[in-house]
Amino acid sequence: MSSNIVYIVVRPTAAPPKTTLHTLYQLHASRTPITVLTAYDYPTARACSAHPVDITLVGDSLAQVALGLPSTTHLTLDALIHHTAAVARGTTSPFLIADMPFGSYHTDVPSALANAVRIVREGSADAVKLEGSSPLVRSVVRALADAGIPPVAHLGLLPQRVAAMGGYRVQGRTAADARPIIRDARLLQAAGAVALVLEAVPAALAAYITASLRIPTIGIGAGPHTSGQVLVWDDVMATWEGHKAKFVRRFADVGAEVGRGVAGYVDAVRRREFPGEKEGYAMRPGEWEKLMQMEGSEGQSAAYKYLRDRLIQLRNSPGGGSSQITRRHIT
Ligand SMILES: Nc1nc(=O)c2c([nH]1)NC[C@@H]1CN(c3ccc(C(=O)N[C@@H](CCC(=O)O)C(=O)O)cc3)CN21
Ligand SMILES: CC(C)C(=O)C(=O)O
Repeated sequence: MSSNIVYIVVRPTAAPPKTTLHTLYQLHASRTPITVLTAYDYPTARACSAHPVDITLVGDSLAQVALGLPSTTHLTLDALIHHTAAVARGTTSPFLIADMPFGSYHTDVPSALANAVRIVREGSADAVKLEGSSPLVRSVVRALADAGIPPVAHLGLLPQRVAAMGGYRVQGRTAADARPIIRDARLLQAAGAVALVLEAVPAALAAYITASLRIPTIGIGAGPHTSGQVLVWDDVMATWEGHKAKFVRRFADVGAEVGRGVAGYVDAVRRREFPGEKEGYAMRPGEWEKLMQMEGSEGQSAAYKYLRDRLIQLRNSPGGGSSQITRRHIT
């Protein structure tokens, strides 16, 4: 008698645990690059969770890449919350950060705090991100930290200030331009920022700031020496057909694949090749004949004429071979 009993231990494939600020600080401490990708809706959030990124960011690039608005300054708080809630429903493990839209933290601290509370309560974000380092922004950062809403800061190229900056321009290329960025980074950390996004700054400056801070830095166009990297979903997937910044790398060509899908569908419908037999429903056996009897000679002859015409048409069309109307239906 054989005693070769093989035990197979089936472990449920455990979902990765929820990424918290603590997890992010552990990654930072071990110098493991923090991966950040933007998402704007349920399916992109699911994709970010399936091969989990560390952080999913509902960036205000939402305005341009998902809503067709001319710049991030056109995004409303309601739209940001609407999309953040959809992203949250598709998010499992990633830490979820949402951008505070232009105007939602620019008037006074109490209204900024109230707006951030809405993003957390209605949008289910874990943290909020805000651009710049004016005294007001630093006061908002302090108030958010006090309220227990982790504030993520953002320096360098500030898209919400595109008009004031005279376009999307690399920042901190001269010593004189770099110093205020370094100073602001320290002030934001002191105010309670939990992380800092550095956008479109020289790699050396980003490396220096990263080394000067305790909190992790997340770079976009800031070289390889930041604590992590972020890119916009539509840039990574090549679904954004607008301007491609120098820092963008396309990791997939989803745009071309989507084009193939639409063209293939339209073509198949026009050729009557779609739907095929397997993509539809047949009547139960004998029911067609019964129906024709019930319909009587008048209905039958009208139906006969219609179906005969269709059959001829289908025979003459390229996709006619998979038609669901057969000679059975007209005899
Ligand atoms: N698709 C997309 N990707 C983004 O990264 C992005 C958005 N949209 N919308 C919101 C902001 C705007 N961002 C931008 C937009 C343009 C440049 C840009 O054109 N940069 C120039 C710099 C040229 C220079 O000063 O030398 C470049 O060519 O890289 C950079 C960041 C980043 N965000
Ligand atoms: C580019 C990232 C950092 C961003 O702020 C956005 O997506 O709006």
